[in-house]
Amino acid sequence: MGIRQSDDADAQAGALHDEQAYVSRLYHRLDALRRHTHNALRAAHTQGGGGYAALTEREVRSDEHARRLRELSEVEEGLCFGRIDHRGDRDGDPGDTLYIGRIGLRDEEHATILVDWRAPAARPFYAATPATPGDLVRRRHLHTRDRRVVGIDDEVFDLDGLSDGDRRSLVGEAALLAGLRRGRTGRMNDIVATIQSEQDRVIRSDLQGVLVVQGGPGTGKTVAALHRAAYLLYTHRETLRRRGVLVVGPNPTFLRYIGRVLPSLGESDVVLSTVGDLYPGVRAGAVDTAAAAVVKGAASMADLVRAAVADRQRVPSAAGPAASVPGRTGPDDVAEHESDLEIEVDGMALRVGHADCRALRDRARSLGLPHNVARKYFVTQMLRQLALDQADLLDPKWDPVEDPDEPAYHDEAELDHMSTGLWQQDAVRRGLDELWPLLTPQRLVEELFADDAALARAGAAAGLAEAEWRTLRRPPGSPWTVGDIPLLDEAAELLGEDDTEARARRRRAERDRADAERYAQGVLEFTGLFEDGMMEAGKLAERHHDSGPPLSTAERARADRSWAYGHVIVDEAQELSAMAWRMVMRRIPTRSLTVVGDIAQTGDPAGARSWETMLAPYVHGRLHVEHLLVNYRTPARIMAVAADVLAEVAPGQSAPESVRDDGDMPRAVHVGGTGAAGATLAEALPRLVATDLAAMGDGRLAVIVPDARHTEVAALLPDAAADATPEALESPAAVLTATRSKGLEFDAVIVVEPGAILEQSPKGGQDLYVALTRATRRLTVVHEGPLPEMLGRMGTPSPTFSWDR
Ligand SMILES: Nc1ncnc2c1ncn2[C@@H]1O[C@H](COP(=O)(O)OP(=O)(O)OP(=O)(O)O)[C@@H](O)[C@H]1O
Repeated sequence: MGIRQSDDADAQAGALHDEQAYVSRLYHRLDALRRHTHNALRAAHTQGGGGYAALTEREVRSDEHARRLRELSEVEEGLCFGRIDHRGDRDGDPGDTLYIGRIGLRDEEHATILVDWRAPAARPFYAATPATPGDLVRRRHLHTRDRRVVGIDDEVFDLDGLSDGDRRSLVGEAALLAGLRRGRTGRMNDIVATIQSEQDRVIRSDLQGVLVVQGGPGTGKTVAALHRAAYLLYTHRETLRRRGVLVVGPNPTFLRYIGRVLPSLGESDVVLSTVGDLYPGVRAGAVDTAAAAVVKGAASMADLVRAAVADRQRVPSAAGPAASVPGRTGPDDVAEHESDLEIEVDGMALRVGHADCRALRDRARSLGLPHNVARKYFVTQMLRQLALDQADLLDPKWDPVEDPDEPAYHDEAELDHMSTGLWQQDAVRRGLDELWPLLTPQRLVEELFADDAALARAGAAAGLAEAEWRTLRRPPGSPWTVGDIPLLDEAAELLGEDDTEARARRRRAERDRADAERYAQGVLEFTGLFEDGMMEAGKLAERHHDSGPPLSTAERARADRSWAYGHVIVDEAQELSAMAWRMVMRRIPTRSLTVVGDIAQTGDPAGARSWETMLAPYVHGRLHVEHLLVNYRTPARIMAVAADVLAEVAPGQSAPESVRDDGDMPRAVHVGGTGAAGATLAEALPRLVATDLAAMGDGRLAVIVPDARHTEVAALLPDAAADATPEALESPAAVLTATRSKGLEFDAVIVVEPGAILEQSPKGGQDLYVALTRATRRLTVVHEGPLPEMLGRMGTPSPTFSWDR
């Protein structure tokens, strides 16, 4: 990089002084804008009278003032963090100087005094490199604490383009490295001040299409993806404010870890969710076995769910409904046991012939409607058949023996009336429910998994071997797992809702709403707010239409299973199964998607082995892949250890290059019987944790353990957070499994028994790679058993082992 340091102390002090003056002016302006907005908000609240139009206008204005006030108060820390100097022209006129900050500001004369980091004018601040500086002569990073400028870093691209004074005042230590050396707080911070050019490319990529960001651990994939969300919301405000942005992460702890980044960038219209939380109303609290996870994640589960739904559309059989007959292989196989439907009503045996039942079922299926919607047709037609039978019994209009060809005649209105009456009869409802029940996704999946015969039929239809469908078997009432959620979502699509009444209600509500929206549009045009794009007529109308408090886009989206988002970002995307992708893709019909992950870190047995294969069903080869190659988290000496593991477990993949090489040398500590540390794990671990915590000061530490030893190790460290709960991030030390540490980072990491992590699953090598790459400063590996060969670089500790290092 073109970082230059001048030794002219006076010139540097002068530069600092000048920048302080500019930054003070910015804060002064910020204060004035806050006061102004605050007063405007108060005025809007206190104004009274004026009828509906005035009320509406007032609400629009106060909404906008409140949003602006929130934005202005979020940006206090680090308001301005950079400056770029453009090259002057040939006539000797100086080039433009722009200051870059968290928001854009104008002075009283409307001249720009601060450029929003997402605006096109700020782009050179991130994109310029020594090789491609564009027309920049210098990029300057400003370090501020509270409102004071405490440091300046310069990168000079064209020394000749600077004035003499500027040349003398060049100062700096790389802003990036300073940022990276800060102790961890348990929460991810934004990186607006130090976005690197390869990350900038990711952040500012087009909204449309599928962007895959592939990069090793610590390459800033997550942080770049979050800045991309903020950039997209800024650049495509209209579309995305209405539809919202969804960020999918691997677990609640991770979501809490990243949760502050977007609010700190002033964005709140974003839904953060795990795959397990994407289905409203169901919480996944249990974990599948590895075998069940593989089966549930495979795309063939879509066929299984489809077959399970078809299996609930039955025809009567002698031994009860067809599906309860043992030994049957498919839902249509009824020939040997076929029977008529017979229901006793008021002492009369009403009957529908087997062939009629079958014809009606097939016709209902052929409508191509979801199960619960087609059920309405099936039930109506079956009731009519029963009503016909009942009418014949009550009032025979012809003699079937004398005139077998004479059609019966019954009055339509009378038949309707009888059908309605029959539907009130429990026996009729039960009989028809057995043939074509109203199903919720939860009921369908729960009853399927509790029924060997049903599983065998659906499994066979989906091409599953017995050993595979048997992994799904479980008692009714079992808690839901994350792997169940995409199956419920799939079932919800196939079952649909019989929403005739709800639709009629909605149609009425929509008519009223359209009236309100037309009116609101008029108000917006009248007030000029429409042209400013400050408020949509739809949102405004809704506010007056609904009785409750207005819901934000994010709140509405989160509660609605069928919500279509404007953009979706999937982080740690390598962990999503084929079924989870089906669920995510339903939420983004436009396929405007950012997929972030690292194939080399795939730990889920149902996760991805290649982006192309995993995404092929949805994007037909139209993937745009960006690679991030620099590791900002892990020092080179720790990364070298991890790279050895990667070379063993994923020989085709290469580890990213670390941007720095500082911190302590990683070490292995052998405990137990022959261990050089002369202590058992129970004695050694608390001491190692205490030593690391003392060395870290304020930082965070994680002990990463094999899954099977989590409880035992947590018991050895009573002061550490014992579980990977979101709250664990607040604790100085936490005990985690490798899976739960995914995406997180800590100043110090102690990996317990790497050999057992390696062996705990077919993806154990990837788990170990993840565990080793969580540290920003210190890595210790503690082992009772032999140190795995692939960690040979860490060597055997010397006999003079020291605890205090
Ligand atoms: N340009 C940058 N400036 C400052 N810090 C950065 C920059 N890029 C990344 N970082 C920091 O590097 C660390 C790793 O970033 P991040 O967690 O986004 O990486 P990742 O690629 O998602 O890693 P993993 O795959 O291991 O989860 C974070 O602390 C992040 O803030």
